[in-house]
Amino acid sequence: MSTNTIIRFDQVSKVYDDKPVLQEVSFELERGKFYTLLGPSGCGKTTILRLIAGFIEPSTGLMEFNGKPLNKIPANKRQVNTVFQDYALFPHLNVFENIAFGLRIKKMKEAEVKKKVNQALSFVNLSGYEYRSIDEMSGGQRQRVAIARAIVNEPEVILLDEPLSALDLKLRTEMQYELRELQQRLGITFVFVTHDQEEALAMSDYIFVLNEGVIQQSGTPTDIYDEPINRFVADFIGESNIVKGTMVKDQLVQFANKTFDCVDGGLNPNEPVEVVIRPEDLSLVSTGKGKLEARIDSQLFRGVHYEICCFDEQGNEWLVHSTKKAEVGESIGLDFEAEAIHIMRLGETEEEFDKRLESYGDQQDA
Ligand SMILES: Nc1ncnc2c1ncn2[C@@H]1O[C@H](COP(=O)(O)OP(=O)(O)OP(=O)(O)O)[C@@H](O)[C@H]1O
Repeated sequence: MSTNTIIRFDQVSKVYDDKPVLQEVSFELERGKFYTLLGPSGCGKTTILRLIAGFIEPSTGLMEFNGKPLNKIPANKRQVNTVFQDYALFPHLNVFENIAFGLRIKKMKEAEVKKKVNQALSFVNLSGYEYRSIDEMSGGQRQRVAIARAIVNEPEVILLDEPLSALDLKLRTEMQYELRELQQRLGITFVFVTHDQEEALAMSDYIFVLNEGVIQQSGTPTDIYDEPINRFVADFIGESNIVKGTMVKDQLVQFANKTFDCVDGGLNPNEPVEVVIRPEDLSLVSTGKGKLEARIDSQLFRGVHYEICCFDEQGNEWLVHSTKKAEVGESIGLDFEAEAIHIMRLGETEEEFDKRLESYGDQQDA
């Protein structure tokens, strides 16, 4: 365990009425980082937050906070504060009293309460709003009050459960910047829950992708985007072209009835695989000039690019992001680099994937 580890889960499971909702989840969270739990509805994201906060107990497994078993620390003594999706503000209290609530429970002296609330308000750019009622605050301002209420207690970890989901797209993007910047200024650990992959990629130092109570993959946003380990992650994070193929040998893969150089290895000769190429890694060229021949089926203008759908001669569908317009029905060539081809071994776990990458990398270096 690194000395910087603040929270550790070791094979933590949670079962409700015989239904496993978290299955042997293990991770370590470091101090001062922005972590995101990303996954579809019902995958267990909130369950992880509730376990950390102490609202529920695990069925099996070990949880530690600063190296101490978490179950020995009562919920109200944990150095953790939660920002809920609906903010859970008290409508009958003004902004100041909402933020001061936790401090008053601790029976802090009035002068100290004032100092801390004002500091928290200034952190979230709401100085001057202390005596407003909650009803007079906009969605984005309420969001900031909820964050101020969490930071005023100076927790070591803040848990945020889909805190931006009630905001419209523009405000949501603004708050993404604000939250990320606030986390960096405060230097405390944030554990942020979302089902929005773009939000996760934009904000996090590190992402855990969950599905059906299992961590599918964890890593930095670029790790996960560039090297998805399975179809679920590749589909969930960004748009992907996924086709069936065969790994002929290291750095040589066959798909769409052709053989291509690639950079992956460490698989068995002639092993069936799935091949991922991101739409932005494909380019449209003149027919005969690319690696695959295809015909344009449809296109949509998306503002920054055209999203073009085409089919190769084997009937595989390819989505291409292109700044150039194409003609529906036109024959074109599809081109891509060896580095754009990502190989996914069928049924490979994250642990197996990491081991393979490590031993293949060592072989390459030798
Ligand atoms: N108290 C409970 N009793 C029974 N089942 C529960 C309970 N709480 C959660 N679950 C189930 O556990 C699973 C995981 O729930 P959780 O709230 O962690 O998902 P989530 O990923 O946060 O989803 P969402 O994005 O919809 O909030 C779901 O199938 C949910 O129905």
